[in-house]
Amino acid sequence: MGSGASASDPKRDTTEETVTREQMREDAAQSTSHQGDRDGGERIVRRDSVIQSENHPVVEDKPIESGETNTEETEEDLKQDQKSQSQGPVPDDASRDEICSPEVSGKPPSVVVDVDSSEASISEKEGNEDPEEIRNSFKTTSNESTIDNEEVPLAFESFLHRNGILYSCFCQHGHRMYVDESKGLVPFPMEWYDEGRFWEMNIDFVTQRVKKVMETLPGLVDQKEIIAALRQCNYDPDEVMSHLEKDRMIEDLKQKLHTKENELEKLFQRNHYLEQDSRYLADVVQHLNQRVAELEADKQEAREKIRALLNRRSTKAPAKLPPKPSVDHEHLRQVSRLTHELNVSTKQLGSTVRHALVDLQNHFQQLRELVEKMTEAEQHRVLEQEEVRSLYMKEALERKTLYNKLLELQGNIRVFCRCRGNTSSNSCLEVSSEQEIVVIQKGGKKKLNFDRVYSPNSTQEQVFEGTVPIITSCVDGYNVCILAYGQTGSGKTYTMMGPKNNPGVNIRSIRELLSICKNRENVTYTLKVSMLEIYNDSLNDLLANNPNNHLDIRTQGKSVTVPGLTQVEVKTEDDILHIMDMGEKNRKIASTKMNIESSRSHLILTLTVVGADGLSGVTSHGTLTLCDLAGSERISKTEAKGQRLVEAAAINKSLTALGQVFSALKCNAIHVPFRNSKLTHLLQPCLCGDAKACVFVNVSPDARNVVETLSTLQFGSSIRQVALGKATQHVTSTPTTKQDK
Ligand SMILES: Nc1ncnc2c1ncn2[C@@H]1O[C@H](COP(=O)(O)OP(=O)(O)OP(=O)(O)O)[C@@H](O)[C@H]1O
Repeated sequence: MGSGASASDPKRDTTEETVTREQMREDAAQSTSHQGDRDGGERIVRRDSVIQSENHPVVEDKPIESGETNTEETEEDLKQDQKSQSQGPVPDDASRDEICSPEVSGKPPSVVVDVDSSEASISEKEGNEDPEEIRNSFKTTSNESTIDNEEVPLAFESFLHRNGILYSCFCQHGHRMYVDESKGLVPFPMEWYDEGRFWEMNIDFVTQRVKKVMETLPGLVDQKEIIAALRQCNYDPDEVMSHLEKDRMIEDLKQKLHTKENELEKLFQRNHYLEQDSRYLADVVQHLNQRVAELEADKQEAREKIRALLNRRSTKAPAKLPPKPSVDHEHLRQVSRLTHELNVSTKQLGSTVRHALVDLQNHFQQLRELVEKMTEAEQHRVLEQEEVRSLYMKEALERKTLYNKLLELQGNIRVFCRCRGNTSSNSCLEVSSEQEIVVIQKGGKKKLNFDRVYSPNSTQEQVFEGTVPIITSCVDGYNVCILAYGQTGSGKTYTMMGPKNNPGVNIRSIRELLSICKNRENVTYTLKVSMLEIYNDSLNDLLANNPNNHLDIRTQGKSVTVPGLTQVEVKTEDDILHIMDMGEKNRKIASTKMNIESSRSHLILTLTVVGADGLSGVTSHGTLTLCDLAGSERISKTEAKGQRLVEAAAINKSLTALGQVFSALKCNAIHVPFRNSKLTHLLQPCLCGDAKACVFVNVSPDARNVVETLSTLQFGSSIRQVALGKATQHVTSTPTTKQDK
């Protein structure tokens, strides 16, 4: 707020009044907050009295509105204002005299204003300027204002120097001057700001008014604040009090408003809680109403039921109460005693049952443990059994292998015995084991041993399996021979050829050899089959178109061949069946008394197996000779006549020759009569030492044939002793070429 407010400009003052009053509090607060500044004096923004005249400043800048009722002093001021306007600056009334009267060292009276440090800048400015200019400017301003009738704001101040002299000062346009008795108006020196202070509290006029304000408003104790307020109001205490009163009222109202607002807030909060409670209570009431309605409904229902019961009771005749039974006390005591005994018995029984259950559980437990142990032992036993069995199998296999090797080394003929199924009730044979057969004759028993005995129940497969190890060796280049020897009708043809649906050794062995040859990838095999019969000591080629063509046997060293004999290569099983069919058709068969389809010739089926090993260059030559001999027969039994008799004679002759050969072989005779018959001649390569031979002795269990059976078995048993010598492999190496090398 500047100090240039004009006291004689009513409009301007009126406008500023509002500002002034609003800022009055600010000034007061500032004066309070800036205490402790220079000289420890008050620090109040200058809102000075405005003085019109140079030496007698009187006019205040307080605006007086028309019609406003003011204090006495204010009215005097108003009068003074009017005088000032009409007469120019003149000394004022008493109060004004009070202000202007010299209080210190006869110096002119003054309104004292404390100046803060901001005034120093003004003073600095003053210090640099020419005093004469400043003085003239004061005069000019004064004159101008007089001429223009415009009031130039001029602050009248008093400054108390520390030398004790009170100087009257004027401040206008930021320039401060003081009155020197000798020099007149002199610029306010800069250094004086540190040598004294502007002062107004020592003026009675001010102190009286401050006192008045404090008395009127006991709450106000801060004199500086009051002085600031007075200064704002041109030292009009009534106005100050009015303003302060208003402020206080405003503060009180504000305080009350704040309190009311707090109360209102609390009320709102409470209202909120009450609304919540109200809602909750409304819910409760609703729930209770529902419950009441339900209870009402229940009550109604109960009433109806009671009513219905009452109606029913009124319609029914009152039921007669059953007569009370007469109480027999003795009987009751007995019943009680019995009940007690029963209870005791029940308890005992319960206890017994519990004990029994415990025992039973223990037994069960023991049994369970035993069962577990037994199961474990059983598993252990099974494992052991399996182990023993496998060991046994291994042993048996090793034994067989060793046995076969032994036979190979010894060169013995292996002899298998096969019993035909018995057609009569009387049997003369007992198969006691796999190697032993018993012949029962006239109450006596004769045991005979063979490499293997096949009972009547043995199948074709089982019989074939026994020959497999020997048969398959022909693939490796051995000469193998299998003979079927026996009485007519004893099952030789069945064993060797067999029926079509259950073939014998012939077909099975060729099939087996085909399979083996097929599985050996590196060796190329060629299987060729020839089939001939020796009928009445002559050879017939059964695979030739004309089987009656005459064939001779040629011997070349150890080799025995039949030139011109038809050989047919076989590759598949169908080939085998086809060949067998051809041979069977051409064979001489006739019905005899002993056999409906009796073979009247010896059948010799020869399979040549040549294997060429592409890697080693080795070629093997093996032969498998399968011989189904014609049956020995007693003429008396077969009652053969004519051609059958001739045939029988030839058969028996050739079989006798075979026996002679075996006998010679058995006793290692120097001469073996192989050439006594065509049969033995042809079989010479198979029996002379480098072949493996196997003989089936077929026997009939019919007791009527016991003599022939025993004779056959004795023959077979005797040829087991025949030592053929070590079998040799027939292999030839193909000479290797330079390129191969
Ligand atoms: N193990 C057997 N199981 C069933 N039937 C058999 C058995 N052995 C032989 N037979 C039957 O007995 C009869 C005579 O058999 P087989 O013709 O094979 O005798 P054989 O010894 O060849 O006689 P032969 O010397 O007169 O030719 C045939 O009907 C044959 O089917």
